[in-house]
Amino acid sequence: WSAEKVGYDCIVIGAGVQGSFTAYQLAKKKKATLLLEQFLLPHTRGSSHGQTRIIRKAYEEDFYTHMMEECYQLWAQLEREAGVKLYRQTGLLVMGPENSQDYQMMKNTLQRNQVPTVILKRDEFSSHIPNVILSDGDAAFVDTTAGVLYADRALRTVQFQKLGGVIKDGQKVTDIKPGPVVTVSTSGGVYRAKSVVITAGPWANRLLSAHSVVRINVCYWKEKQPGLYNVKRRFPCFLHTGSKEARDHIYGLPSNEYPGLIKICYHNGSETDPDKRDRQTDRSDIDILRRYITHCFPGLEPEPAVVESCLYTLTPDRHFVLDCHPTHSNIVIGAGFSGHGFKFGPLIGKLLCELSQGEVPSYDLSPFRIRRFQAKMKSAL
Ligand SMILES: Cc1cc2nc3c(=O)[nH]c(=O)nc-3n(C[C@H](O)[C@H](O)[C@H](O)COP(=O)(O)OP(=O)(O)OC[C@H]3O[C@@H](n4cnc5c(N)ncnc54)[C@H](O)[C@@H]3O)c2cc1C
Ligand SMILES: O=C(O)[C@@H]1CCCC=N1
Repeated sequence: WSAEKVGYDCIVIGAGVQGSFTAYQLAKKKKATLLLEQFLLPHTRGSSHGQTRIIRKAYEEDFYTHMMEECYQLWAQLEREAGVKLYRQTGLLVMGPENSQDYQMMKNTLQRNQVPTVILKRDEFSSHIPNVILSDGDAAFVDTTAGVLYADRALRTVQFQKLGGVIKDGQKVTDIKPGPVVTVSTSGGVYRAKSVVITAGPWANRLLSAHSVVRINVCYWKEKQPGLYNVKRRFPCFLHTGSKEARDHIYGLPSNEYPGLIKICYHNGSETDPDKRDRQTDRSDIDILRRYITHCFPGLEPEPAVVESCLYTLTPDRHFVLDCHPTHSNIVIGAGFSGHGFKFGPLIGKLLCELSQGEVPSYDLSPFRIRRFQAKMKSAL
C-alpha cells in the first residue's frame, strides 16, 4: 500500500463513459484529477462496453431533447480534437401505436423543438423502410439527426486524451472518508482530494437502494440475405415504443459491426447482482424478441446468432441521478443512467465537473435530484 501525500483537486471513481468524461472535463479545466477503476481497462463488466450505441433527440421529455443539442456539439468537438470518427448519422425510425402516450409524446417533443423529423405515412412506409412490417394501428416517423455512436472507440478516445489527468485501473475503491479533504482507499493505495465524483454504474446501487440492476441480453440477428438491414444501405436505427409483443421498448441498430448481423434488444432484463451477472440465465427477453422479429422483421432468422451481455442501472422513474451527496456537498454522484445515458456522456461529464467544483450547473438539474428517492437512500457514507 502506498499513501500518496500529494492531494488531487478531484478523484473520480469508475471509468465507464460517465466517469471518463468527467475526468476529461476536469483535466481540461487544469484540475489535478485522478480516475480510479476497479478493473483493468478496457473491460466488459459494466454498462459502457460494446461497439455501438444510439444517439437521438427523440425523447418524451423536453429537457433531454434540449440537453441533446449540446451533446451533439460536444461529440463533434471530441471527434475534431482526437481526429477520430465517433458518430455516424443513420436516422432513428420510431414506431408505435399511433394513439399511445409514449409515441405521441416523442413525436410532439421533436416537433415542438423543431428537430428535423419525417412522418412516414402508412402507404409509403415500405418504400422508405423495406423488410420491416408496420403493425396494424402503428404509426412511424424518423428523427433524421439520430445515428450510431462508436462506443468502445469513444471510451478509448476520451480516456487517452493527453490532458494531464492520472488513470489508475485495477484499483477497487473500498472506503471513502468524507470531510473537507476526502480520503479514498483502494486495493492499491490511499488518495486524497478536495472533492470526489462517484460514477460507479451498477455498483452505485450499494449507495442507492432505489436502483435496480438488470442484465441485458445484447442480441445480434442474422440477415437471411446479407446486407438487407445494413448501415451502408441506409437502414436506420429504430425504436419501437409499444409493440404487441412487449411492455417495454424494443430497439435496434443497423448491421455494421458484425457482418450480416443486426443488433436488436429489449429495453429491460432480469434483476442481477453486478458481480454475479453470469449466473443470471433468464432468457424471457429473448423469447419476446424472437416473437417480435418473426412478426416485424421477415428478413431475419428469428434466433439470435450472437448474445453478449451488458448491465442497466435503473431508477424508479428512469431518469438519471446528478447531484451532490445530501450531507457531503463535495461528494458528487452520477448514477442511474437507466439504459439511455451513453449519448449524454460528454454533457454529464461537464455537469458532474461543475458540481464537483461548486459551480452553478449549466442546466436545471431538478429532474435528477438524489432526494427524490431520499426515503430509500442507504447510509453507506
Ligand atoms: C445493452 C445496452 C445498450 C445501451 N444502449 C444505449 C444506447 O443506445 N444509447 C445510449 O445513450 N445509452 C445506451 N445504453 C446506456 C449506457 O451505455 C449507460 O447509461 C452508460 O454506459 C452508463 O455508464 P456509467 O459510466 O454510469 O457506468 P459503467 O459503464 O458501468 O461504469 C462504472 C464503472 O465504475 C467502476 N466501478 C464500480 N465500482 C467501483 C469501485 N468500488 N472502485 C473502482 N471502480 C468502480 C466499474 O468497474 C465501471 O467501470 C445502453 C446500455 C446497455 C447495457
Ligand atoms: O438510449 C437509447 O437510445 C437506447 C434505445 C432506446 C432504449 C434504450 N437505449
